[in-house]
Order: sequence, then structure tokens, then C-alpha cells
Amino acid sequence: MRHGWHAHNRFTLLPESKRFLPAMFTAIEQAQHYVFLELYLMASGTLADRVIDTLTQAAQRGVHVALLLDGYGAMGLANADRWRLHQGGVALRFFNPLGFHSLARHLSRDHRKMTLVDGQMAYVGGFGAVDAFLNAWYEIAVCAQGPVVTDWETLFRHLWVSRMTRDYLIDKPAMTLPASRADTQYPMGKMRGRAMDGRGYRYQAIRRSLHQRVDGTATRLWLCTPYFVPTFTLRRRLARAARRGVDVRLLVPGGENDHPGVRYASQRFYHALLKAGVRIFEFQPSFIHAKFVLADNWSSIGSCNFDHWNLHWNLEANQEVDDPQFAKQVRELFERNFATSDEVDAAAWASRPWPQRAKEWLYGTLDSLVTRLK
Ligand SMILES: O=P(O)(O)OC[C@H](O)CO
Repeated sequence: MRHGWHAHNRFTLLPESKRFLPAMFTAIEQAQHYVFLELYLMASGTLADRVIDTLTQAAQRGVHVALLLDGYGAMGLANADRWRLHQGGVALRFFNPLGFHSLARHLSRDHRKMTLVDGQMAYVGGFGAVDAFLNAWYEIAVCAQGPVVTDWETLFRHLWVSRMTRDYLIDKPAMTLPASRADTQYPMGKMRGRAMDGRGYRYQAIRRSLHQRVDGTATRLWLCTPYFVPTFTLRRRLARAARRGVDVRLLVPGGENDHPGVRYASQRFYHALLKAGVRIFEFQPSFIHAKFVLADNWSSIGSCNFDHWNLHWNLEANQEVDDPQFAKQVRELFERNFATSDEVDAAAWASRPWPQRAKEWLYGTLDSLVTRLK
């Protein structure tokens, strides 16, 4: 897809599920024509029940509802719930279900998260339909309105009919999606934005976009990711930016996280980054699962953890915004989160105890092995 910038959008930053979940549910409840929902994670539970009820109610009133789930990420969705969706009139498809394929094919996952309504709005973020997003994990989303919504629809429509997706009823062809109601000329606001995607090592626009921003930023580069296991080139770029005087900060999980091994693997990079002048903040209130970046007036919010794994294997999609007012909101959000984080002190880190170092080595070695999988 061509990643063109569109002017005249409106972007609403929705920090935390208490803001983005009600907004998304209301948008689906008010849908008149179609709802396209694409998720990596969906597992049976309270939130999935709410999603299923809302989608089936929309379908019952004549709205076209298409749900595209990753075949691995949705393994926790019970058969009964899949049946409820199907019976309720929701067209359900899975990206790359597990089967007799090569390892490389299994590793390619649809990690994107988007909710598209009537061609009028696109909700994009790091969310999934699992109960952790109700109140345990810290997550954010952005609501896009305006011409950029067309590109979000294009992303969804392409994958819906991809040869990598299968219908819930295996022998059934994909439901033909209704004609788009998005309008590329529709002026909703004054903000520039583009839908940015990546398809692992096959198509790396999302990686290139971040690299360009890291290299070109003049003031700050603040990056939040739950899994900070970046490539060597990204680490080198971050260090280089810090050395030339850019305010480079990382916001990463503290003790609350869902994969402690990944945290140890990421901590093995702290020493070199701290030495280069990068500031590292470990979030304390809960597990921070959000993925967002700020560089001058540019920000990017979405599915991409900017780790080696995501960039090499997954389908990813982020909303990029180039707007000073929106950047100010993102900056204030970062600042609120830095205030509830512990900053890693370089001197204290240099004298951390050996069991910590041993874990960094162990999980770092495992991470290096995993990243060599092809
Ligand atoms: O892949 P993410 O970033 O959506 O996170 C998923 C969680 O790691 C599941 O444990």
C-alpha cells in the first residue's frame, strides 16, 4: 500500500481502556452500514462477551460486520464463542491458522489492531479482546476521522481476501465486503496523518519510517514499548541521537509485566544506552502494553512493539500523526507516565547484582537464538 499523508483529519488520543473501550463500543452501536474489526488477541471472557454481544446486535440490525482474527492470537476464543459470532451474523475469518505449514509461515502473524466503522472512523492501538485490557494493562488508542480512514479500510479489505486468511467455515468464501463509504476528500479537521503498515521482512515501511524519524528528530525521541528487544540498527540510531543532544527516552514495563524473560532480555541493552545518554523509565502502576512514539511533532500509535520479532515476522499497523497540537497531547501523556515510573540510574545500574546479570545473559542468549529463526 502507498503510505500517503492526508491532510484534514481529526485524531483523538484515547489513553487507557476506560476511554477507548466505551468510545469503540458506542461507535459500533451507532454503526449504520458496516463494522470491520481486526485483532491479534481475542480470548473468551468478559470483554470478549461484550464484543460478541455488540457485534451480533449490530449484525442483527442489518449492519455488515466482519471480524478478522489472527489464527494463533485467537486460540483462546472458545468454539462456543466462534459459533455465537457466526450464528449472530458476524462474518468471521482467521489469518494464517495453524496447520501443516513451514515454521516461517507459522511465525507470520497478524498483529494489527483496528476497529473501522462506516468509513467514518478508525480506532487504532495495541488493544485486544482479552480481559487484561479491562483494567489490568495500561493501553492507549487513537480515533482517526477524515480522509486517512480510507487507507485503514484498504488495509483491512486486502487482508480479508488474502490467500493467508480462512473463513470460520473452512469451505466458505470470504463475505464480499460492502462498498466503501469512506471519502478521501472529507475534511474532518486540520491534522496530517497516514496509516503506516509493515509486513515483516517482506515489507518494512514501518521500520523505515521510525528510523527516519530517529535520525531526523531535532528535540526529542520518546518511545514506549512493552517489549524492548530492538534490532541492532535501532539501538545504534537511538544511541546516536542521544549523543547528538536529542532528548531520547524509553518508557518500558517495570516489575509488572507478562513476560519477565523478555524484560531481562531488554535490560541487557540498558548499560550501552544509558552510557550514550538515553534515559530509561520503568512504568510502575501496572503492566504498560501501549506502543507509541514521539519525535518532534510526529507521533505514531498502534500495534508495533518496534522489537526485532514484530518487525521481522508480523503484520503491523500504526497511525502516524504530524501535528503540533496532537504531539503536545502525546508529550503530556508521556510526561504523566514518566512521573509514575522509576528512572533507571546509570551508576546504580552499573553495580547491579550478579543474579540480575545472569538473567540478562540467559534470556538475552535465548532472544538472540530466537531472532535467528528463519
Ligand atoms: O503481542 P502484543 O504486543 O499484542 O502482546 C501480546 C501479549 O504479549 C500476550 O502475552
